Amino acid sequence: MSIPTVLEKILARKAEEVAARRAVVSLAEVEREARAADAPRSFANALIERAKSKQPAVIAEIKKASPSKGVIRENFVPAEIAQSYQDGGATCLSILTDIDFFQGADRYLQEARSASSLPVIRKDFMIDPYQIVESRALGADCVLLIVSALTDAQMAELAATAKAFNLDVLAEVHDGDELERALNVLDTPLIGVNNRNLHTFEVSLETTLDLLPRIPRDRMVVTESGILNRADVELMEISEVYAFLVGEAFMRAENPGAELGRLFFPERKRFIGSPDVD
Ligand SMILES: O=P(O)(O)OC[C@@H](O)[C@@H](O)c1c[nH]c2ccccc12
Repeated sequence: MSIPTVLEKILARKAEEVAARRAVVSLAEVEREARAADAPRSFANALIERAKSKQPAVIAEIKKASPSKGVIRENFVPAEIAQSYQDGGATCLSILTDIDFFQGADRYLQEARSASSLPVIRKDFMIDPYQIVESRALGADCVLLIVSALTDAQMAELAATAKAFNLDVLAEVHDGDELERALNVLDTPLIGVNNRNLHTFEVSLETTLDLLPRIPRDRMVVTESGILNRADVELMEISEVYAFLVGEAFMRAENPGAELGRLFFPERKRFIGSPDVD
């Protein structure tokens, strides 16, 4: 047997985690909570509307740590970061909830969403419809489906559950085969191209540029990971990619929202109402 990749380790642990959660709170109970949750905010539409005006549509990520980088941010207060992102011009928020590999938590999502009016995506490794329903119960407006982690049948089942609970879907791909599968199986308008290979953690922005010609015009490309400076942003904008998912570059800055402004809206000199979070 070959050595498991990082993604394979995460998925094996995730199956255990979901089984343990289901033993504590039944699917029927989570479904009741999901139906009672705060109404969903439109994640996909917010991005599409912003990008139509050729303005960067930024999904700003709240991430304490990652398997490749260790702890990224010590001063980690999700509610403050969420407000800072909103002031800095973010369109949506992404919150890592995976515990064991990203030091995330469900409550970080709840805290961030309560502190802002932006739509949020739950960033986790979805393998079971239970997690989709649970995401809505937590207040999420969108879920991530990582194509390399799923079979076509799993993708279809998770997407159907998302639709039943009014959640948007961001389909994440890393190569041409995954893109084909996503386009065939999922009708979501949001196609995320992860510039990071989740098996090896190598990052290359060429991943987005290479796949771009193969993505139909009626889908919206979200370039994910490894966007660190103005040159990276400009490279995407000249290629007519207007939607971005960015974590580390903001998380390492003292004031994450101000950094968002510097990276994506350099023509604005200052952000009114963006207090320091530190
Ligand atoms: O911190 P970065 O390089 O800006 O990347 C953000 C985001 O794209 C990354 O966290 C991510 C993309 N897809 C994922 C899937 C699972 C966990 C994390 C991710």
